[in-house]
Formats: sequence, structure tokens, C-alpha cells
Amino acid sequence: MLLCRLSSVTQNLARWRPCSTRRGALLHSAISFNSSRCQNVSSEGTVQPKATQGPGQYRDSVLLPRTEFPSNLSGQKLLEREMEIQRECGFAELYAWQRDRKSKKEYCLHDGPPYANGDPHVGHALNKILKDIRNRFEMLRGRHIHYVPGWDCHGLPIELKALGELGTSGLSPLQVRQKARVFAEGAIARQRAAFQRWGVMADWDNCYYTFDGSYEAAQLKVFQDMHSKGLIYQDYKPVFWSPSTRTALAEAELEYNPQHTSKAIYATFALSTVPPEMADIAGKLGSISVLVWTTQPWTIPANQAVCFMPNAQYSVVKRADGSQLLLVATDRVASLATLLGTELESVGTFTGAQLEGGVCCHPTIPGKDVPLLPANHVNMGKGTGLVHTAPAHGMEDFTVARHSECLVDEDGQFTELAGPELQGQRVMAEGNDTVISMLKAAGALVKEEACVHSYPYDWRSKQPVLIRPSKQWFINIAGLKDKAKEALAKVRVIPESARGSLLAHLDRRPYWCISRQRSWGVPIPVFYHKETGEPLINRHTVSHVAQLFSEKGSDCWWELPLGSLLPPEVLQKVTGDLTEYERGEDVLDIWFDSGTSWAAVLEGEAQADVYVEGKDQIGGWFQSSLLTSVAVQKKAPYKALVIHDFVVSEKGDKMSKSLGNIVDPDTVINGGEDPSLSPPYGADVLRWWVAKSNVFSEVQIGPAALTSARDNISKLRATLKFMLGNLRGFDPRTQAVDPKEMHYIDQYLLHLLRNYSMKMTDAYNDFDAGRATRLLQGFITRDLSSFYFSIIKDRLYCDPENSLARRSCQTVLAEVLDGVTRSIAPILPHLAEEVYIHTPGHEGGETLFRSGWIKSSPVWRRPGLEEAVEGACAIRDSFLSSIHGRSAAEYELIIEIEPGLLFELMESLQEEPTSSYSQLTELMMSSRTTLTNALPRDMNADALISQGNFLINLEGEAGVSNQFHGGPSVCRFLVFPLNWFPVQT
Ligand SMILES: Nc1ncnc2c1ncn2[C@@H]1O[C@H](COP(=O)(O)OP(=O)(O)OP(=O)(O)O)[C@@H](O)[C@H]1O
Repeated sequence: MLLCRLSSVTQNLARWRPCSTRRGALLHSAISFNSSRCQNVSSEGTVQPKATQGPGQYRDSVLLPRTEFPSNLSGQKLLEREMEIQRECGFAELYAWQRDRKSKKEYCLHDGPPYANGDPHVGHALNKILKDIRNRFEMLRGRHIHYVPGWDCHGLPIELKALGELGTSGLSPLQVRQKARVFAEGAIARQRAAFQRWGVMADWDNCYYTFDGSYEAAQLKVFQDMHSKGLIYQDYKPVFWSPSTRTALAEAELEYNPQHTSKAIYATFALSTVPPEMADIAGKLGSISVLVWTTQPWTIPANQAVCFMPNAQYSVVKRADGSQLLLVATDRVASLATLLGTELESVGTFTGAQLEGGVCCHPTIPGKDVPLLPANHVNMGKGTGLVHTAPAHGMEDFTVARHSECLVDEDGQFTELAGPELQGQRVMAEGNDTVISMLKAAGALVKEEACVHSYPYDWRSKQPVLIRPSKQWFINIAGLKDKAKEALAKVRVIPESARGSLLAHLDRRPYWCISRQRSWGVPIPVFYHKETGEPLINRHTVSHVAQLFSEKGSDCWWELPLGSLLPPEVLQKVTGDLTEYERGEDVLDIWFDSGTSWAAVLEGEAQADVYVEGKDQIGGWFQSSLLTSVAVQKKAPYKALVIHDFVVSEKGDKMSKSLGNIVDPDTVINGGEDPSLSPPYGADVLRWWVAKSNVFSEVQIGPAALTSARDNISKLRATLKFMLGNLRGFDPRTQAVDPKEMHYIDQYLLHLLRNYSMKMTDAYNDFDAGRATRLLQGFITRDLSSFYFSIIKDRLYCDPENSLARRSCQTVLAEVLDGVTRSIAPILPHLAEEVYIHTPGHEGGETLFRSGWIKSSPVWRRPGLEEAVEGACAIRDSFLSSIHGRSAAEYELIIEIEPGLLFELMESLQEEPTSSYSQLTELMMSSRTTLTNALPRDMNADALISQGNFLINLEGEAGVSNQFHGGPSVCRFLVFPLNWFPVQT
């Protein structure tokens, strides 16, 4: 295989003949100029000759780089330039342009609608820019992008913000809605302007809004479909309820606070009817009490049962002082003994099934019987293994006993039904304490302790929620779960580790409560019989309402008389008076609004290539979209999910509009009040920060990250400027050199460029913009600045303008400039277009984004050449380090390689034994290089400056060794001062 590569190298060698004669002559006189060859490009991207005879001495004889492209832009100039580029390069029209062009393939990234409740923060910037990077990449590759940005416009938080101090008092639903709409429109306008400024490509005049009539109509069609399949139904059952906002909440609207502290209690329920198997013990030792544990003592008055696990083991235990006989799970005895500070002697053991038939007395409600019931949700990991069951306040409890009399009102206070002692007390505050006192008074309180545990809070009010029963509309998730899991199995999840959380969220929800008792939302299209409360809803009513919404918007639900809201088919059938009916007052959960966006926004098959959102959507939009789509179209609405982590505040909390702990992207871009503390960075720095961040773990933003992003871009600018400067006067359309005619080093660079392009494409494909930035930096630092640019300057500056050697190099520079610019364009669109404006070889008025992705050619691939150059580079690096930073041009170099493959490869870079202008000399940067496989005998060893020995492994790595090792690729170099002529050639 290596021989094959070698033959391709030597074949090319035969075709190429060095043509530089002038360079050889110039080389010795321009030593100080050459001394810059081993340095990187200066930050300005230019090289100034260090002529000892005075400045300008060589300026006329050398072709120095020149370009109008500014090396650095900062402050107001930078901001103006970005805005100018957005205008001149048609950022606003790009989306429409690409939709109109011919393209076979579409790429659909469906935008999750941000909430229209405030100004955007850098978390949103991260989300929107990540999406834009992908869209721009796909667009450059020729795909039609379908990306319609949207906004989530309804919901309580907007309603509350819009009403402010006013509250709802005295306002009609239409007045509330009017205020909420104005508020949402303001937030949308500000968010849209910000997204445009970040350079996000979209048709900003055609976005989707969940408060648009047409959107609402599409949503009602999904509602109708699910209702007709029996997946949406009305019921009276426990739901999460937020007393602070007086509404039902869905799982997706909860935030779990892991530091919530509850007053947990252990309480006894005395057995009034002892299970038959236990009668003996009770007869001999006295009355037995069932011990329960709860973190919510306020639910004790609503207790209806105590549950046991049928196949677990239970023990009757006696306290050391003989005061009590307690029934607990056998597994829990030891830890309970420690907790209660007493020995617990087992006096009898039973299976759970043997507890059946037992009945207890309610500890605070005299005369109330509490049966012992079997259940599967009993947790043996904590508590007593016997579960206090209050069906009104627990979803699992409700499945055991569907009793749902509610003792707690919408404000979270005990009602009259709870009895005079408790009535009017807040269950999460003084009501809880009163219940504990009542238990104490009844002799039923065994222990009280503080318990820190995870507890659900209202995502907006940040107050704890409770579970209470109410009449609501639900989606039957149990009926969808299996299909949803099947659909999810076909979805690519990035990162794959998030799949478990997606599945866990599906499992966690038995049902989804979709009705809200507010005004700012899409009305649930149901009419009720005033007397019986019977709902009137069918295919005709919902379609008719949907039609009205699409024509007039959903305000018409409140504006139109019932006779207009009901369709003719139904009106004809309504027996009796229409006034017997009333319209429903509930609106749909906003997660149902946004969860049906696939139906309102996606075209054709209504399945997007990808959804890209933050990890909060694992339990939110990703779920609601999946469930509604699976219900209606039996598939997920996305082929892939990309789930990024959060930008967090300095304290490590999620940055959030509602928490107000945000960094404003506007300040990042335009600068803050004190420019010395927060200078204007421009949009590309913000975008680079996003790309560079590891978005799959928590991300922070601060001066260090932004300064580093700015410095990265400055370095990139310098590299681009160097290339632009050296392309002055070069027209690739007429002056480009065929790769086969090029210098080997140039061919090698094309080979590297091809590898780079392919890796960049893969990185973007994998949604790994961070990898793309690292590849770019590696390429410009290692392959360009430190290597290629450092060796080509002689050719560029000293060879005749139109020489093959110089044109060969310029051809490569043009390709590299083009490749690098296109490769960074998805991340830095402003910079990419700016470079394109200065790049020679295309018509004025053309823009980079309208001219495609990197065009690398398969003929650039030269693995054999890679071996030769890398072998030579290993020698060069060692030579350069041996001269301790002095100019390589002050030295002559002898390279001795024993006959074999490595020698043949080196020969391909230098035909003559000794040369001042060979490609090997160019690479070594020495003034002259001799390649030999046997050192001359008459060598003047006194002049030797340094030497080194190598063992080069052509299969891969080049290792340097001080010892002369045996093996196939042994080589040695010797360094002599300039003008040392011992070698007879
Ligand atoms: N701090 C953050 N870091 C990263 N992404 C975020 C952050 N906050 C929100 N997002 C993402 O931005 C997108 C739009 O968010 P949306 O406006 O709905 O957020 P939100 O949670 O309602 O806003 P906020 O948290 O600011 O009140 C979603 O994909 C969401 O995951």
C-alpha cells in the first residue's frame, strides 16, 4: 500500500519542475526577511520585512500582502459593519430566496415557540442560534429550509403580567384578553427584533402565533380528532392545583423543588375490626394500631383508607414500654425502632393479604370507618409500609378508592365540610398545624419531624401546589402511552442519554389535565346544559367553532350569541330553548396550544426533521407534541430531537425571564452603560460563544467567555486577512493552477483542506458546532499559521508575480479561504459575508450564502504525499527547535536517511542532492538542504552546530530519539552555518 502511494508521488514529481530562479538569488540577501518565516502570521495578517538597511528597502522588490479587509473591528464600527452586512447581503430576504430556488430536498426544523412574556435572554440566544447554525448549514448545502418561527402567546403568566396590579376584578373576559394580547404583541415585537439582530434566518413577516385564528382552528381540529377517539374526556378527579394562581396545572407546568420542607408525621389508626388472622394476638395482648407516615398531615381529614401491599410481610410489634401494639411492614421495623427510639418486639407476622377485612377508626373524625385495602403503589423504601390514602389529594390514592369529596377550596383553604375547627384555614400553613394538634389531642400522633424532599411548585408563581379534585377536561395518556413509546423509539435523540428522561416523563403522567379556569387562551369548544351540566360537544360543534375561529379569532367565543356559535345541524336538534345552554368558560392548557403546532405549521407529512429545545421541554413541548401527534397521526411529529442544557446564572440557576436573573443579549451585542465593563461585542461574538459552548451541559456566560470569543474571532480575522492580502490581483477563474501542476506542499494543503472540509461537514451534521469551532481553530493555528503560511511567504513575496510557484500557492490560498469562510459561515454569517465581499473571483453582488457549501474535490486527496510531508515536518520541527528560535535561513542542513522508503519520499521533495530552492528546502526553511543516504567523508565536522537522530514510523507517528535506532526509517540531520560548502555535489 505504501509503495502505491510512493509511486503516485514520484509520478507527479516527473511532471513538476521548479521554476523559481529569482527566489534563489533573493534568498541570501533577504536573510532578515526570511527570519520571519518560522513565526506565525502577525495579528494584522501581514508581514513586515526586517531589512537592516532601512524600511522600504525591499518593499518594491517583494509582493507584500495588501487588502482592504480590516484586521480588527470594534466598538461602533463593528456594530455598524454588521448592520451594513445584514442589509447589503440580504439577510432579510435570504429565507424567501432559498424557498424559491430549485431544490429537491427539504430540511424542516420546527421552531418551539418561546413564551411571549418578556424580553429574551442569552438562553434564548443559545437556542435560536443553535437552530440557525443548523439551518444555515443545510441551506448552504442546497436544501430548502422550512423554518417558521413562532410564539406561544396565551396563558396565565401573560394574563397576570398584563393585568398587573389591576387583577381581574371588574374586567370581562374580553377586556382581560385585550390587555393580554397587547402585552404579548409587545413582547413578540421585542423578541423578534432581537432574533433578527442575532442574524437568525427566517421570514420574519410570516411567523406563527398561537393566538392567530388559523392556528387556533388547526388546534381545535386536533382537539376534535382526539375527542372523537375518546382520548379527551371530562371527569372529576384529583389534579395539580395552584392555590396561588387558582387554576389546575399540568405536569409540564410544575417545577420540583428538591429543598421543600414538610412537617412529616407518624400517626396511628386504631383497628376497630381486627383482621381475622390477627384476632388471637389482639385478644391476648390488647388493641392494635396501624402506623402510617405522611408528609402532608392536612390530608388526614380526607383519609378514606389505609393501603397495604398484598404480597409484602407485616408484623405486629410491641413497644419496649408495652404502651402500644403497632402494625407495620416487617421490612420497616428496624428503621422505625431507631426513629422512635424504642425497641420494637415482633409478636406476630402476617402476609399483606391476611390484613384484608381489617377496619380502623379515623383518628380525627369520630365514628368514621377506615378500611384496610390492598394496593400496588405502597412504597417499602420509606414510611411504615402502610399508606394513608386520601383519594381527593393523590392520583394513585384515587385509583384505589374513587371517593373524591373535596375538603379544600380553590384558594387552598379547608371548606365547611372539614368541620368548624379547620374551616377557612390554609391547608399548607395553619391548617396543617391544626390537624397535627388534633392528632396529638386524639393520642394518635407518634412522631413529628421536618422532612426535606422534592415537591411540586407552580412554574410561574413559584409557590407550592397541592392535589385536589375538580371537574376538568383530560387527555387519557394511559391510552396513548404505548403508541407514544413506539413512536419515540424511532426518533433519534441527541444526546441519547436524554431518552430515559423522555420515557420517564411519559410514565409519570396517568392523565393530562387540559382545562384552565382563565380567559387568555383558546376556549374549550363545549356548551353545557345549564341545569344538568351535561356537555354538548360533537364533530359538528367543534368544526363550526374552528371555522369561526379561523375567520374571526377566538374572541368570537365571547362576542357571538349562542345561536351563531352552534352549527345549523345542532341548532335544529336542540329541543327546547337555546337559553338552556351556556358556553363553557374554560380555556385550553397552553401546552396543548403549543403541542399542536405540528398540525398548524408543518406541511405535507407533518413531521419535522428535528426539534431543538432546552431540557425543560423533555417534560413539556416534546411530550405534548408527541402525544397529540401520536393520537392523530400515529407517529411522532419529529424525526430527531436535540436537547440542550441551560444557560445558568452566576448562582447556577436556570436563566429565566420569570426569575429575572438574566444576561441581556442586547447588552452583549451593543455594550452596556459602561463600555469598559461591557463593551459591544456584536452578534458574531454571541454566536461564536454559542457554538463554542458545550451545550449538552450547563453553560455560563461572562466577560471571560466573551473576551475569549472575541479573541478567537480576531485570530481568525488575521488568518483570513493574510489570505485575502496575498490573493490581491489573483483571479482563480483564469489563473488557477491545476492541482497536478502544483508544488507538493500546496497539494498537501489541498489534501488537508479536503480532510478539514469533510470533518466540518460531519461536525455540523452531528449538531456539534463546538467540534466545528475546534476543528477550525486547529486548522488555522496548526496547519495554516504555524505550518503553511510560515513556509510560503518567500514564494508569495519573492517569486515573479505570475510564476507557476506563486500561482500554485495562490490557487491553494483561494481554495483555503473559500473553504474556511464557508465552513464558518453557519456560525459567523456576518464575518463570512464580509470576507466574501473582499474575495476575488466572483461577481459583485453575489453573496456567500447564495453560493453554496465548501466545494472540495476528491482529487485533492493525497495520502502518499501526507506521509512524505509529515516525515519531513518531523525533521524540520526538530531542526527548528535545535536552533533555539534563530532564523532557519542562517543555516544549511544535511539530512541523511538510509536507503529505503523514507528516503524515496524525501527525494520526491528534492530531486538534486543539494538545493536552495527545492520544496524540501522550502519546508525546512533553511538556506540550503542536502539530502543524502551517506554523509561525505571530508565533512568539516568543526563547523557542525547541532545534530539530531530520528526514528520515523511511516505508518503513523514520527518519534524523535537521541539514540540512533535500527529500523526501516532511520534518519539524521546536521546543521551548519550559512555558506558552508563542504559537500561536493
Ligand atoms: N436558561 C436557558 N438556557 C437555555 N435555553 C433556555 C433557557 N431558558 C429557556 N430556554 C429555551 O428557550 C426556548 C424558548 O423558551 P421559552 O421562552 O418557552 O422559555 P421559558 O422557559 O418560558 O422562558 P423563561 O424561562 O425565560 O421564563 C426553549 O427551548 C427553552 O428550553
